[in-house]
Amino acid sequence: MSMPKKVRIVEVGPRDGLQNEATPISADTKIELIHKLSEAGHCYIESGSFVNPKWVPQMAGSEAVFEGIQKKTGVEYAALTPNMKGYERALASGADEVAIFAAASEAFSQKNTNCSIAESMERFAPIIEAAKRDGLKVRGYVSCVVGCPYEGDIDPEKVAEIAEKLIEAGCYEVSLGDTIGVGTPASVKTMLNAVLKKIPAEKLAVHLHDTYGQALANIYASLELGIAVVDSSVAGLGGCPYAKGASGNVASEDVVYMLNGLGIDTGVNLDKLIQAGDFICKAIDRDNGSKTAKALLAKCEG
Ligand SMILES: CC(C)(COP(=O)([O-])OP(=O)([O-])OC[C@H]1O[C@@H](n2cnc3c(N)ncnc32)[C@H](O)[C@@H]1OP(=O)([O-])[O-])[C@@H](O)C(=O)NCCC(=O)NCCSC(=O)C[C@@](C)(O)CC(=O)[O-]
Repeated sequence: MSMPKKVRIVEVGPRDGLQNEATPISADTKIELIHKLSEAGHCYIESGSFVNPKWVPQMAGSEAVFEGIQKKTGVEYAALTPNMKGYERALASGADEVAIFAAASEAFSQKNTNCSIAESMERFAPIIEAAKRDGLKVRGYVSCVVGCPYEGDIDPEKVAEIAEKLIEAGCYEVSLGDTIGVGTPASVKTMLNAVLKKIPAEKLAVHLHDTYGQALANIYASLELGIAVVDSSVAGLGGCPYAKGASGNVASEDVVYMLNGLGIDTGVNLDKLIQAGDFICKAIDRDNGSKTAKALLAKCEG
């Protein structure tokens, strides 16, 4: 399998990156971040989530965020929707596409969505049906594809089974989430090889948290298996509220720097992306989690 020549980056910073921040962030700040990300060339921005606001208070204002976005042609502004209530909110707010999220671990499914894996699939069916009717695409997530904070190691066959169910249900793509970042190139490849027996690489994405510093190596391993969609978060923002200690997603700047070096096209301008990351880190008083951004910002200042 040859490395892809092009990679689509799914920017999850405004959603996955910010959902765990304890201090409320204004809709205006989130909107400005989204505008800067689109100016940097991102063509897919997960801009918020329509979940129970008691569970994730930081995402409570997602209506205001979607309503304030000045949409750029060619950019998909997506929202996470756990159930029909979330879907209706996303539709009313003008989201271009929705994402449903399942887990490969029963314990994580309960903690994250208050239901079993099978029940979560039942909840997704009407969302997919409604989205088809409304002309919205549906992306699927599987969390805990390598390890779970409650159950430990996860069987790759289980991941393949859940991912296949999401594709059969109507998702156009499934993003495989190493929620707690425990994977290494070996375990990620083992997991991907199990999934690839059931789903072609064109329908898969990787969503890798950098908790153990393995994310870039794991992305490289995924590229070697033909995966050409990578989720990442500007400035490495993030963590999952139901996965204690999970650090952010891999930083978008680090991914773009690596892909530029490999001669793989992303359509993203690294300098503008770094400015977007610097903006949000200053706005929420947070350390920048991208090594590339830190190095290049220091070079500019020096
Ligand atoms: C799934 C539920 C909703 C079940 O939550 P529940 O409490 O079991 O829901 P319920 O159906 O029993 O309803 C309880 C109340 O919540 C309301 N409610 C119910 N749904 C909604 C909604 N959509 N929007 C607004 N309100 C809602 C509902 O109307 C009701 O209100 P009340 O009658 O008490 O006034 C909840 O567990 C939930 O919101 N979970 C989401 C948690 C979350 O957002 N986690 C982070 C995202 S996943 C992630 O980060 C991983 C990922 C994707 O990035 C990949 C990776 O890294 O692995």
